[in-house]
This record gives sequence, structure tokens and C-alpha cells, in this order.
Amino acid sequence: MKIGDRASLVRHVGPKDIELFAAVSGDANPAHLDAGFAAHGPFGHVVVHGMWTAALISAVLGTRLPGPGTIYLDQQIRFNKPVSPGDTITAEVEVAELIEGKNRVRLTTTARNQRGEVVLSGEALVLAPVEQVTWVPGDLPEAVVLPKGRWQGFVEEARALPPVRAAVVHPCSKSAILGAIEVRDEGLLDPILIGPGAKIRAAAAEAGVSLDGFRIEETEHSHAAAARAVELAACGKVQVLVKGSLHSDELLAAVVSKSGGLRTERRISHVYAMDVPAYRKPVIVTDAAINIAPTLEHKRDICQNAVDLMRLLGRDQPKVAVLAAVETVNATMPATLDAAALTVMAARGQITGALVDGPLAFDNAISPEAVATKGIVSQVAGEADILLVPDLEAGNMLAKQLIYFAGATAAGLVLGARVPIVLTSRADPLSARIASAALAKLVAAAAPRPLASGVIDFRDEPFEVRLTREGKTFSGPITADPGDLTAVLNQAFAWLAGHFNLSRLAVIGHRVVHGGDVFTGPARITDQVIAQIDALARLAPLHQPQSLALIRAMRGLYPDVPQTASFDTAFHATNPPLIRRFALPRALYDQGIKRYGFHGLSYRYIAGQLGDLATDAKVVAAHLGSGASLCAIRGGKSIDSSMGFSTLDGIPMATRSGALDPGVILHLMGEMGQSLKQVETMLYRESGLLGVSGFEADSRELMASTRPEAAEAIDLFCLRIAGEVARLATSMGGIDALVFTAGIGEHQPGIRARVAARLGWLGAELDPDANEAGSRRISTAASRVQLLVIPTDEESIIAQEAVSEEAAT
Ligand SMILES: Nc1ncnc2c1ncn2[C@@H]1O[C@H](COP(=O)(O)OP(=O)(O)O)[C@@H](O)[C@H]1O
Ligand SMILES: CC(=O)OP(=O)(O)O
Ligand SMILES: [Mg+2]
Repeated sequence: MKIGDRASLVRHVGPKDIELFAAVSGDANPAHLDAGFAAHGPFGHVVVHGMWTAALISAVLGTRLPGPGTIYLDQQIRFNKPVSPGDTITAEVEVAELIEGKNRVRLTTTARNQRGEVVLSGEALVLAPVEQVTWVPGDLPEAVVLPKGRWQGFVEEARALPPVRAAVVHPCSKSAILGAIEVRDEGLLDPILIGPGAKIRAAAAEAGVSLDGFRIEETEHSHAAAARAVELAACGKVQVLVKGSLHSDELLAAVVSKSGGLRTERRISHVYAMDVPAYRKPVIVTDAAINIAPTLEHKRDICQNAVDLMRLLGRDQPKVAVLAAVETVNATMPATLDAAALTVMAARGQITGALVDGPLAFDNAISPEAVATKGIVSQVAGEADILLVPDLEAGNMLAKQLIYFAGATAAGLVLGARVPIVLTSRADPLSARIASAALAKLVAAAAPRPLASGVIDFRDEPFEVRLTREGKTFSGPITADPGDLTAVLNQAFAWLAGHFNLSRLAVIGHRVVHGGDVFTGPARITDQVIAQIDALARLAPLHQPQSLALIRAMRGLYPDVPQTASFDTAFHATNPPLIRRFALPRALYDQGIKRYGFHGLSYRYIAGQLGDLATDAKVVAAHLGSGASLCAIRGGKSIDSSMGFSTLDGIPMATRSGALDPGVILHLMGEMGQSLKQVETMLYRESGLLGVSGFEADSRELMASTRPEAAEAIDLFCLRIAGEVARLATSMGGIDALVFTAGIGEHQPGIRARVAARLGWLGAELDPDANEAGSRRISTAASRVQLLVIPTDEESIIAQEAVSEEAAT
């Protein structure tokens, strides 16, 4: 080696080298990595890390001059010009000084770009090997850049939404507590901790974290925690379930239990949202965790669950590859048969919103090159968004291989129940845990749920619109003339616009009491539908005109928003002809003079809340409000009810008579010369509790009163309810449960007790404490007939019907 000796090397630098250097050094400065950021920087574009160029100098020193064995002691560098991706850099060193006796060498160091411009200059001091070493380097490992973060956009999207309430079930380990804190601090979920408080606090102490700001719902053990979480989710108080330190099976059993209310007609399934570096887009693998050996029907649901998720994330027609070992149907390979069937099912609309194709071998599902080689013609092959695996074992191995061999991360989520369920554990990397919570949040945020409820009561002083939202009540004054419905609604909705974005109103649903024979389900409102509703007004004079006035006013205010009607009568369309018949001349039946039944929205809701009873249990539901009726329900269907042709029949009500000897009407209109109008007003407005007591229609006042007429009104009411229970039991051939609902049914234990007492002969036995407390079950364990209190929710049925009717048309 002598002064003036030189050596160099040449290297091209591309965008991948920048990523690689960032990954190796941890220098993720956006000046190097983010084009958008760098656009506003001094160079207007990303530049290569300075130390990448400097490393080339090190490479020349260590491999060429002085060569292998050189030890770097010192380096002065100046970065003269930026290096851009795409440049070709020549790094050169020249011996400037040999420091005798110490084997030290000083060299000038320079790097130039393809235009000969100096991008780096400086001086190095090295310890040179005593003798020149001849060293044949082995092959360097190949470095590949594996990009990550394909779900990152969704995580950001989820973060931007307001936190969603989540129940963390049994967080009694350090890791479960840390998980709850993590999803909260990441701005994703707002967790409620459910489980034994002492254990939860002990876990927090062990983790060294504070539980400040967390609500804890006490339950005795993990089983109860799962049940409680399911209950909170079923009534909409939480929108996501997160597994804590209990076994997944224990949580999922509660989720799918028939009584829990989270089960849907869909089977639950697991998706892995995978970030696979070697694949160019996000991909879902399903089902690798829940369904062990799914049948064709199960696979349909597994597929639809994953498709729904992809669609919710904005992927319009996701491509589903149904995996097998080959791409041809082979009678001895069952997975290929299922795959072919699923492909046809999608083509026939049994799976919707996706392009489904199979059987496809794995390579054909994800590699366009493999597809070209095989000559497969398919819109899905090579481009899969969803990999539907034949069974759990195949799925589990696929997902784990992607994770361990291909460097993938996998965010798990359980779908198909009313709320999404997060099952991640601390063993999953942070990015996967965050992505799971984020996806759960996006799913939950997209699910329909009540935002608020409002009321305009025309009897109110002062006249106002009241809104209840997340437990808080707001009110806005109404100054419009109460006689001008359009003006009242206009003002109320103008005020509501301050709370909600009403420009996104998709549909307006109405309750219509009488649908006659015309409507057996909800209907989209048109001029013709309005005329049909109007034609039935006479049969429900207290209700139908009001509904029509509302419909007309809302159409005037929102002419472009679809409106739907949900009918009280529709639920009873299943009543058998014998039940519907009056003992009148046959011809009248054909003219529509028959029993219809009402309060069907309430009964439909109640029928959906009976999951803890046997499927074929014989149930009588008593909807006791201002209007009141009873309904025999079996297998989710109406068998018979107390109201018939009009809303007058059955039991006495606040101001309506209930069933009456028709001779009375003949007498009133004949002998007594009363007009139709007089009789109608008397039967609808002056009878029932008001008529019998002579002073009051509200059951609360009557129960509080000491007047004998009040007691008689209540007694008659209860006697007739009990009598109707017995009649309906006869229609069903028995009774297993009696459900109380609506204003009186939910809030008047005294009336429930009187009815129960009259049904003692049937084996009904009230538990007085449970009755006073208004528990769901108010009968003793020994009672032959279960007595239940279930709050009704007619509005939720109207909303559901409106949304599904709007979607259908
Ligand atoms: N919180 C309450 N406590 C006691 N009774 C109630 C309560 N709320 C409603 N009621 C009773 O329920 C009846 C009205 O029932 P509701 O279902 O609210 O009426 P509507 O049929 O008009 O929708 C009234 O007789 C009232 O006395
Ligand atoms: C059908 C009927 O009587 O309805 P309401 O109870 O609302 O008066
Ligand atoms: Mg009502």
C-alpha cells in the first residue's frame, strides 16, 4: 500500500434500499420514506439516508482498500449533495498518509453520483491489517423488503371514530388488564370490565396499572361475566365483546346460547385479517379458529361473514377463493365438491356481494403467474381477497405458516353474532391486537343501533320536543300551532338537525295500526298505500287518522326520503282461518269481516325475546297499555289474539270497552236512538277503565284511589285479562308462560299480582318479591306457568322493518 493508491465500488440505489436501510437502522425519518412529507422539504422529494452512502465507504475500506480485516477508527464526512432514489453512486477511497509503526492509514473518501457530482466527501482513519488478507467472501444473505401495515388505513379510520363501548369479559390476569388499557389508550374502545372486582383489582395491581376511569361490573365468576357481557351487548349497552382471561369456548358458548340474544340466523365464524408481506393486498383467511369441520351450510355463513366484513371496509365485490388441493372437481376430494357448490351458490344469490370461485389450489388463488401457467380462466384466481379454507386444520396451518414462515401478522375477529368479538391474546403482536380492536370497532360502528329516542306529546305544557340520547334528555320548545302538524314537525326536525345529520336520513318508518287483509308485512309508502290505509280508518278511529296525518306531513317535509309503514295486524297473518272467523254468514268473511289482531309490533318484539324458553313453548303475551290486548305465541308466531276486527275487542282498556254483547249496540242504536258517532265515541273514548270508574282512565290513579268504583274498574280489568289468558291457552292447547308488557304490564306490580291470583287454578304462582322488583321472572320455581315481565320495544321493530324494507326496494 502506498500513498495515492485508490479503490472504489459502484452501487445503484432504489426505493427498496431506502426502506431496507430504514428497517436496519431504525431511521424512519419521513424525509426518506414519505413522498408526501418530503414534497414540502428542502429537496421536494425523498432522499437517500446519508449514512447509506457513508456505508459504501465502509464497504470499500473493508473489502478493497485496505481490505478484509480493516478496523474503522475515525471518519469525517460532509454530505455535499442529496442522493436520490435512482442514483448510481461510486464510492472511492485514496490513501493519503501511512502512519508508520502503528499500521494506521489515513484515506480521503469521496462518493459521486452518475453525473460525477460529489455527494459525500471526507477522511477516514483505519487500522489496516498487518499483511494483506486474501478472503473470498461467502454469499451474503438476500435481503428482501417485506412491507407491512396493509390494515393500517383501517386502523386510522377506526381511530377517527368516537370510541365504541366494549365489554372486556373477565379481565383477571395482568395481560387481560393491559389489553383493556391498550385498546382504550389507542383511542379505539371504551371498555367496561366485567368480572369479580377483587380479582380484577388484583390483576391491575400485579400489572402496576391504575383502573381509574374504568367501570367495573361485578360478577361472581367467569361464567357469569360472559353471561352479563352478552346481556349488555343484547340490550345495546356495549357494541363489542373482548375476551379477557377466560377460555374462548366459555365466552362463545354464552354468545351463541339461545337465550342470550346475540345469536343471529348466521353461524359465528372466525376471520384472520392478514398482512402478508409477500402478497400485494390485505387478505382474510377463514375459518381457522372456530368451525372445526364445517358443512356446506356452515361454509356459506363463514363465507358471507368474511364478505360482509370486506364490504364494510370498502371492498365492493371481494374475491373469494375457495381453497382445495386442486382446481378441478374431484369426487374423492370433498373440499372440491363444497367449493364447486359454493361457487354456484354465489352465482345463484345464496352468497351475496362477492365473486366466489373454487376449487382453487393455494397458488392459483394468489399468484397471477400460476394462473397464467395453468391457463385458469377466473375473475378470482390470482387475486383473492378472501381465502376460504376447507376446515379448521387446513386454515390453522395456513394462517400459522403465513405468520411464521412468511412474516405475516394476523388480526383475529369473530363475526356472525350481533356484536363482533375480539379474542386476541398477549401472544399476538401489538400490531395484530390493535388491528383486531380496530376492525371490531369498524364492524360495531357500522351495525344498526338506536341513537336516540324522541317524543312530542301534544298534552305537554310547555309544548316541546324531547330527546333522550345516551341517558341524557334534551328539549326544544315548539312555538308552532299544535293544530298545524306540518309546522310542528318542521320545527321539531329543525331542532333535531342540531343533534343529528338529518341530510343522511335514509328512511322514515311509521306505525300503522290496521293493515286489514292488504298488508301482511311492512310496506313502502306510495299514494296507493296511503289510500289503502285510509280505507281502513273506520276500523281504528283512534289511531289510523293520526298515522295518516303523520305520514302526509313527513312526506311533505321530506319528499325525497323513502317512508315505510309497519302494521300492528301483520304479525297475526299466521292466525289460522278458524281463529279469524266470526260466527256470521260466510259471505261477510270474504268481505274482510274477520278477526285481525293488533299490537303485532309489540308481540313480534316479545317473540324475539323468548330465547330462554323452549322453541315450541306456549306463550301468552299481555300487552297492557292504554290500548291492551293479549296474544298466543308459539314458535315465534301468533296463533290467536284478543283483539279482532277493530281495536275495541278483547279486554277493557283505558277508555275502550273491550268485547261486548253486540245486542248492546243494537239496543243503543235502536231503542235508544243513538247515532253511529255517539256509539263510536262511547265505545272508544268513554268506556273501559274510565267508564267503569267514572272518573279516570290511567291505571296509576285508579290503583292509588280509595274509591270503590276505582277498585271495581281494576278488578274487572284483571278478571277479563285472566279470562282471555285461559281462552288463548285453549287456542294453543296449553300455556307454559305468561308475559306482561307495555306501560301497565311493565310498571304495575299490583295489576300483575291480581291477574296471577286469578290464574292460580292454572298453577300460576307469583313470587311477590320478584314481582315488586320487576324482575324478568316473577313466578316461583314451582309455578307451573312461568310469569315473565319483558319490556316491549315497538319502535325498534318499526326501525328494523323500515331499514329492511328500504334495502329491499
Ligand atoms: N312508569 C309507570 N308506572 C306505572 N304505570 C305506568 C307507567 N308508565 C305507564 N304506566 C301505565 O301504562 C298505561 C299506558 O301504557 P303505554 O304502553 O305507555 O301506553 P300506550 O298504549 O299509549 O302506548 C297507563 O295506564 C299508565 O298508567
Ligand atoms: C292497537 C292499539 O290499541 O294501540 P295502542 O295500544 O297504542 O292504543
Ligand atoms: Mg301502545
